[in-house]
Amino acid sequence: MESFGTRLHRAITERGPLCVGIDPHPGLLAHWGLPDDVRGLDRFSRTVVEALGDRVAVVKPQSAFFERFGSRGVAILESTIRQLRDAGSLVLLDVKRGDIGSTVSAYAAAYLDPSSPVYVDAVTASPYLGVGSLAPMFELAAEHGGGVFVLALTSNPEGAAVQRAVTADGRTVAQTVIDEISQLNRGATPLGSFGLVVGATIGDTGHDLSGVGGPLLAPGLGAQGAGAADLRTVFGSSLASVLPSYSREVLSAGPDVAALRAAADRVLVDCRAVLPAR
Ligand SMILES: O=C(O)c1cc(=O)[nH]c(=O)n1[C@@H]1O[C@H](COP(=O)(O)O)[C@@H](O)[C@H]1O
Repeated sequence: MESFGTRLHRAITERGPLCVGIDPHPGLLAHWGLPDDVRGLDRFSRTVVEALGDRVAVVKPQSAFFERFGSRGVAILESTIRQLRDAGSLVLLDVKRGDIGSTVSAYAAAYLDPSSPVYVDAVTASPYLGVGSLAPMFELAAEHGGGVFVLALTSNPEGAAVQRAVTADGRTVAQTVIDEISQLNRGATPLGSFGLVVGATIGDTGHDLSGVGGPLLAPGLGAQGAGAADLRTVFGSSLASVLPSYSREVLSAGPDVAALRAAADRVLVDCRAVLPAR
């Protein structure tokens, strides 16, 4: 069975280095002329799949925007995941899960076991109960060809106080996360299955990402103020591993399918101008 890293590497080679989020904010539903209800949610998600599912390497549904409609919203998330898989994009579910290990096992079963209705290619995870507590996710991902993207240096200004705090051995909290994920990817070619989330908004923080060996998801582009050129400052010599991620910047071009495609094409061109050819 192919690893997530191998599948992601191929998707990026074939479709380009781009992740687009499905974040159906109430404001975006209104902007698209849709009601703020499950019908609007369904139409919004179907339109994004139609526009981008067959051309973008990774699509990242943000679970919160589906969960806010309860079980009917989750049913639409399940259906969106199936549609994306049929269209050929990899699905990264943004759920930022994290808990004690025995509970993380259940989260792993929910998202990374192929028999689950919300099975996806990869999930986002939070390491603040200790990177080791996420081990059941790493294990199930490795078993079934899945991936896990762990938060390291997030795009929001509040993250720095926790993530850049210095630990007893002199490394920042974020650097310890980076180093532990790097270990998991050791020897994986062409790309490891365990990624990190590093916001494009954070500037040059001096963290060493050179040994990660896995993908570096870069949110914060567009609506949060960062541009493709900022990737150079944030990632330096690790640019080749970056997967830029946009949500509102692309989604606000909808509901017209051609306009959504044009917006995705535009940000991909911007990113390709900065990232090394892959
Ligand atoms: O894990 C993420 O994707 C993520 C991490 C992070 O540090 N910052 C961040 O904005 N995100 C997510 O990325 C998306 C950003 O959306 P836009 O600001 O509209 O592009 C949201 O779904 C966020 O939850």
